[in-house]
Amino acid sequence: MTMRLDYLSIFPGYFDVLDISLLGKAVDNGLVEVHAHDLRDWTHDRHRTVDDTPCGGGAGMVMKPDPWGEAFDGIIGIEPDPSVHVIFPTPSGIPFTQSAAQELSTVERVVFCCGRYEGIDHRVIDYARTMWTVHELSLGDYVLNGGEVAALAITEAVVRLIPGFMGNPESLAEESFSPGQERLLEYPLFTRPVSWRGMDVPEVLMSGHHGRIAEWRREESLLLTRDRRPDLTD
Ligand SMILES: CC(C)N1CCN(Cc2ccc(Cn3ccc4ccc(-c5n[nH]c(N)c5C#N)cc43)cc2)CC1
Repeated sequence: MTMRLDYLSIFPGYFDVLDISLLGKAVDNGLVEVHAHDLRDWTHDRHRTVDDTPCGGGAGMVMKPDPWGEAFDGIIGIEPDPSVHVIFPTPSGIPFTQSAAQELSTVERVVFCCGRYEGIDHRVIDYARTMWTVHELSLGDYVLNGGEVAALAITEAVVRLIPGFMGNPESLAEESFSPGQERLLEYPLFTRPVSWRGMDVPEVLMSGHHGRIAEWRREESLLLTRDRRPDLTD
């Protein structure tokens, strides 16, 4: 299966990065197909206007619905299709999680709608919900300037789960936040040299005793999780 990813943004250049690294490899081997679109291509005025003042007053500008609607018509089509998943990154979205990434990794078509300014006219989201499967997602409780960085993060989390993307799928199953995994943070990692700037790799990791190593790693994960993410231990 090839996953088609579309990105609608006034800064489509953000997505040039998808041609490099592992994602670039996924594109090369046909696992994903990436299309970035400039929302301004669906404006008709000289200034290629995409925003206007908020109805009801308030700070900042809101993205006009017209360019989004015309872009949807051109990129996705005018017929409803629930198999198309449209993602609106937004500060008011549902927190994006590994299980959401897992679910999205089985989808054949995802369209990211990257807002800017204070956000997108809500009728755009309401319209999209009548046509496709819509997800309003947030990366976390901090403020970004737009949806592009979130779209890139969600893309990486999703694409790496597509069967055939990662060379060693077993490693995915062991990761934190993977389904079936106890919700623990990763233990500390070490590699050669064994001694570096007066600091040595923990002896147990050099012992070759797999039982003791597993025990040490679990204990380290438990300590780290209790210290940094007590919410995961509920
Ligand atoms: C006027 C007054 C009462 N409002 C009060 C609340 N403010 C919230 C506000 C702040 C900034 C932005 C900028 N922005 C535009 C599109 C967009 C998409 C995603 C994100 C985003 N930020 N953080 C995440 N985890 C995100 C995700 N995913 C941010 C975006 C949009 C919205 C807006 C102003």
